[in-house]
Amino acid sequence: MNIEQMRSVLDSLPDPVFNLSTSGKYVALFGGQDVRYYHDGTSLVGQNLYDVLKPEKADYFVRKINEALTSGEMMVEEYELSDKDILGLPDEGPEDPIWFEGRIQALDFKVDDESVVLWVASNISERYQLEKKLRYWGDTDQLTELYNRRRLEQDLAAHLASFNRYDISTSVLMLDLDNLKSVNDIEGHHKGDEIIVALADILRKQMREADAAYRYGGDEFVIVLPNTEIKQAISFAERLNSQFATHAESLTIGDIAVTVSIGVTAISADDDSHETTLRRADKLLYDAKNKGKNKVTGF
Ligand SMILES: Nc1nc2c(ncn2[C@@H]2O[C@H](COP(=O)(O)OP(=O)(O)OP(=O)(O)O)[C@@H](O)[C@H]2O)c(=O)[nH]1
Repeated sequence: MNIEQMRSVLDSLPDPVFNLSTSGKYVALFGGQDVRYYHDGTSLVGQNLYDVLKPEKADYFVRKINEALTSGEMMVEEYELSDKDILGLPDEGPEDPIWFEGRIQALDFKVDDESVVLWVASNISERYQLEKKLRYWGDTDQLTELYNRRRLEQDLAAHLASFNRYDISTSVLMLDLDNLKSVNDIEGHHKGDEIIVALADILRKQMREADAAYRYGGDEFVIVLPNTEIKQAISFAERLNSQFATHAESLTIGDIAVTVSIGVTAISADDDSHETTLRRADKLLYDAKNKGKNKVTGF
């Protein structure tokens, strides 16, 4: 293959292949022919990253170029680029960020006395968005869009570990709707769903930012309150209980009392796993039910 043919091969590459120098200069560009994903970038050649990008983004690229030159290994980096990264465009640009996978490799020659790398930029936005959706639904309950049980187990295990290490109190509330079965039987499943969603909305409204709510099972929920002593957690549970009672009146028809029973506990030094904490919260919830429902029991 002669030089011309080689050049034609390089120009036909679907992903853009940049040569970037240690100071951030666009030394050369090949490929980028897949017009579904890339604009023509030939005007970049000869410019510097700092002529085109906001300083923080340009700093990021120059840092990665230098890391690749120091290590000599191929580096793989995921990064986003959006209007807010481009000089001269407003921070709130109309377009969503584009996600790239950059493969960066030091080259063994210099251009104008500067070391250079090869930077292959592949648009991975579709894969990234799909992964983001999968991560979201992997952790989220479909009906309420609260976190699911899987996420609870993971978070509670982390809270237990930080309790053991830093002695930070974390309280746990287990909630169960009272008499939901009667609502389903009399008013239909759809009405039952509406009540589950209403409780989830109340939890979202009442929680602080650091708190998290989870749908544990059918009509059972868990709330985790980091940095919260049991006394404060019980007051919070009582507030939830009365908020829900007021709200539920408008949701139910006839004489079914849809209320909520709550068991409140805190992670303790005796808990050998997060399951022990959950079992204790469940037992307290059961006590609240036995005492006539619509109650908070804490320990
Ligand atoms: N509509 C609806 N109902 C659900 C859902 N998940 C569970 N349930 C119902 O919730 C009820 C839960 O059972 P229980 O807790 O024993 O019923 P309950 O009437 O609330 O009884 P108490 O808790 O003792 O007051 C069952 O009837 C389930 O069918 C759901 O996603 N939607």
